[in-house]
Amino acid sequence: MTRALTEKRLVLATHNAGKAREVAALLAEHAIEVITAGSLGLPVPEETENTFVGNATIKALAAARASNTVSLADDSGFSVAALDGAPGVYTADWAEQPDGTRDYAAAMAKVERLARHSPDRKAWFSCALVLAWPDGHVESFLGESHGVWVWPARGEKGFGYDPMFVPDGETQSFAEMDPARKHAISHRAAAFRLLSEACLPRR
Ligand SMILES: O=P(O)(O)OP(=O)(O)OP(=O)(O)OC[C@H]1O[C@@H](n2cnc3c(O)ncnc32)[C@H](O)[C@@H]1O
Ligand SMILES: [Mg+2]
Repeated sequence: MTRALTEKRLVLATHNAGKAREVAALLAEHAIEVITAGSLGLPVPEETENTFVGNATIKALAAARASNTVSLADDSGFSVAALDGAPGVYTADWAEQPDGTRDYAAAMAKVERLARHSPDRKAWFSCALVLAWPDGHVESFLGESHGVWVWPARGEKGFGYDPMFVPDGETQSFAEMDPARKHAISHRAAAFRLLSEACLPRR
């Protein structure tokens, strides 16, 4: 049976500041407070699964067990049709530099270099949100946002691969639009809507 979320605070099991900002804003609409994984010094678990839900489950369960508090993890990524869905679950890995830092400009340039020869510009973002309780119970949700990849990348807002993605029905990239607009139509918002319908009390 689906388990309702009755707690008013939860641990957000992410080390990505851009995601944390967006998920915290979604939770704030339901008056749920966020404790960050960073502030608890939680370790970064290895993401060994090959699905978004699988990796979000690893992260959420690790945080819930370590903190003894309900935890929410987000595993997400960018997929390009001409690349058979790559980088997909390896989206963060494509940005990883030898020194451990991330270079998203280089990662976006790699996507463009590999995909430019195909007339198919379709692309999408996916977001798995997984809630985990300290007793091991989990609830998972998957949201997607479909559109096209564009080049050159454009816009300064958002994070990650936002500058090279224009959602269907929009003219601006995720990085050009007002954060509130991205917030209304994103893969993360779609997953959160499912979570809130299943686990949060009606407002
Ligand atoms: O695992 P955590 O600590 O949560 O943080 P992470 O950055 O490693 O997150 P993922 O493993 O889920 O990798 C997701 C990748 O997809 C990118 N990404 C996810 N959502 C995005 C969004 O809304 N806009 C742009 N890029 C996004 C993000 O920058 C990462 O490179
Ligand atoms: Mg990660």
